[in-house]
Amino acid sequence: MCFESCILNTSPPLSLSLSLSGCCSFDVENGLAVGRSPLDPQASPGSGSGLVLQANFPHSQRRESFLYRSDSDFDLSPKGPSRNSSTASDLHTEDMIVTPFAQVSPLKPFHPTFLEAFLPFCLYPYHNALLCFSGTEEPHQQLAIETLDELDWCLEQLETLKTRHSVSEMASNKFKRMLNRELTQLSETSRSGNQVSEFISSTFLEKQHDMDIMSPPTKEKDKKKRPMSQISGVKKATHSPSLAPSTIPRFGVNASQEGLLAKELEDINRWGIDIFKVSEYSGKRPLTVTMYTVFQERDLLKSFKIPADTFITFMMTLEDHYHADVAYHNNIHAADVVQSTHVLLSTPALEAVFTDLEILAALFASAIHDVDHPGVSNQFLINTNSELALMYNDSSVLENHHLAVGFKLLQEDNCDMFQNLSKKQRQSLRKMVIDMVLATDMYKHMNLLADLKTMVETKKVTSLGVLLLDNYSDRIQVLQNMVHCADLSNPTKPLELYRQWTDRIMVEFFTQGDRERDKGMEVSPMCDKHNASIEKNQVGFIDYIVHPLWETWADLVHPDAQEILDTLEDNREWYQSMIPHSPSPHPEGLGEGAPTGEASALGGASGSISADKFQFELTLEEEGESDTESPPEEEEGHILHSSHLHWRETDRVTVLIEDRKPSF
Ligand SMILES: Nc1ncnc2c1ncn2[C@@H]1O[C@H](COP(=O)(O)O)[C@@H](O)[C@H]1O
Ligand SMILES: [Mg+2]
Ligand SMILES: [Zn+2]
Ligand SMILES: [Zn+2]
Repeated sequence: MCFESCILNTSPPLSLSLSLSGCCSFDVENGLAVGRSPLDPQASPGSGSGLVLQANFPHSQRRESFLYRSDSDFDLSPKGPSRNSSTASDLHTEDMIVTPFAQVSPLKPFHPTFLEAFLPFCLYPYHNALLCFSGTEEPHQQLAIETLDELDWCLEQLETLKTRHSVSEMASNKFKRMLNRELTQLSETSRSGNQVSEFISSTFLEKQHDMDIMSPPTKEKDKKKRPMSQISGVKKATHSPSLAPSTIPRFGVNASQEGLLAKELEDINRWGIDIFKVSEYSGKRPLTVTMYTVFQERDLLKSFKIPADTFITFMMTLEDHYHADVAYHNNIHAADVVQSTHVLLSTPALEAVFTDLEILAALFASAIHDVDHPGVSNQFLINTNSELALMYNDSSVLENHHLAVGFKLLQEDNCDMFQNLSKKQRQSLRKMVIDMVLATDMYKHMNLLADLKTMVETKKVTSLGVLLLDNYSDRIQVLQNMVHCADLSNPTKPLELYRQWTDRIMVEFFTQGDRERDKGMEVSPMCDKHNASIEKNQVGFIDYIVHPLWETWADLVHPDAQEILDTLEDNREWYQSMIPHSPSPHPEGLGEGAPTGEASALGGASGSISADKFQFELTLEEEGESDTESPPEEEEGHILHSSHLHWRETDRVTVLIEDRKPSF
């Protein structure tokens, strides 16, 4: 049976479209896909003052992420396999709802309505009576009885669903389980597949707490040297606290190449501004000039009575607290996230949705979200018993630190850009900023995504056609996801920019890997410069993390983000095409048993380190500084003088990699 596209119109203020079919099997916490509700043609945003529960799922021609695959081990239907017996054509895969709450939540209010409207021969009061005739009934009666059973089952599930588990937990558990299954398969394909799988699960899935995991013994020198009485990393201010308002340059700083900078900043409202050029032309002040330009564009200095000199002093101080010697998590990344958030805030589907205070909070959160990042992961900080991990009890260590530093810097001389906000505004802004920056902890990725997906599948739109977000929880959820999307946006940018980000993150990962090796620790996934599958990792990163996230964001703001999805797909294809398919000569340096035909670190086994492949100059320096105390180690047939990888930004010139013979 298949009651397809049964459109129900309740009287205003609420209308809803509901598809029930024989193939409609309900997921509840275990997550069996059901038919998505088709758009109710009579429930257009303009048709009345009411809200529309809008199931708007536009991407039927687009390749869908793994979230739309079957969660097969958990595909439990209320009555066993017969409910799944419909043909593939009944499955409406393009209209699939995948989050448990969205699957059952719209049913409850419509149970009686459905019966009245569509089964007049089977009005609700006769339900029980009909059941008594189940041996002799006409086909339509049989149909009615089965349908009632289904509805009853759904309602039962709905009750338990609401009481036993939080909606968000159910969806995220389902997605985590599905991702785990994907990663298990990936890890079985090859050694590099295993490496990519390890990277994804160690970065984006919270570790299961395994009680017998031992942390490495604390070395004397690692031990806490001073009480944690203050926030570490806050340096003495280097900027004149008294920038005269009249002397503020056009972009807030004395730009080295103001004309060129002006040209670049014309793209401030566009996805894909060349933030590296903004950095270069501003004399390495991308964060300050980007924030200043965005704040002027949005008139935020006026709206919140922020003195321009205070704003600039704060921004330069903040920018100075990003580490210039960290390849990825530096001021350029912060500027990139600010500019990306700025563009996402202007998406038409969110027009006039957020208040100026929320916009201020989102931009400020983006600006501070990685400040004082040391270039190593939370797990590294935990494994090395760092002071930061002690301070924050191993949870969201870096994100807590970024927040603490960001807010602390407001207290420096002439840095309090929020001085003219009311107490209530300050409190509210602080709460939002904390919620947003903590949500940039990648361990929270699946929870965020699951909530966003549930929101999309139960999406409410106002009569004006924009999203209806009528409570703090929904509003902050969209803002958290927005900043998270901006943070994970480099694969959606023009390829030339994306490749630079990939190069940078790999340099940072390898630097961490070197430190881990030096300390005798296990090298983290994707951090071993001698054995990393860069291209394959980008494909995995897109397939399992970036695409599912952006696909969901694109559904939320449909059709605003279609171009972004197109670029993402193109970039994924590019990296896919860069994975070598035929066995290439054994990359020198990879020991026996090394995967053949796998891309290796620094583009090695891809067959070339092309002139523009790596845009840093990588040098290995002799020991003599900082924390590299271990003796020279024998590595891959040559001596590595226990050293660390240094990088220096260059003008996109050829890479110089000492200590590493080109592997082509
Ligand atoms: N292009 C990338 N390849 C691999 N991993 C990436 C890439 N871009 C970002 N990432 C990961 O995501 C987090 C982003 O969060 P932050 O707040 O910026 O740290 C980053 O650490 C990488 O693990
Ligand atoms: Mg971060
Ligand atoms: Zn970041
Ligand atoms: Zn070496």
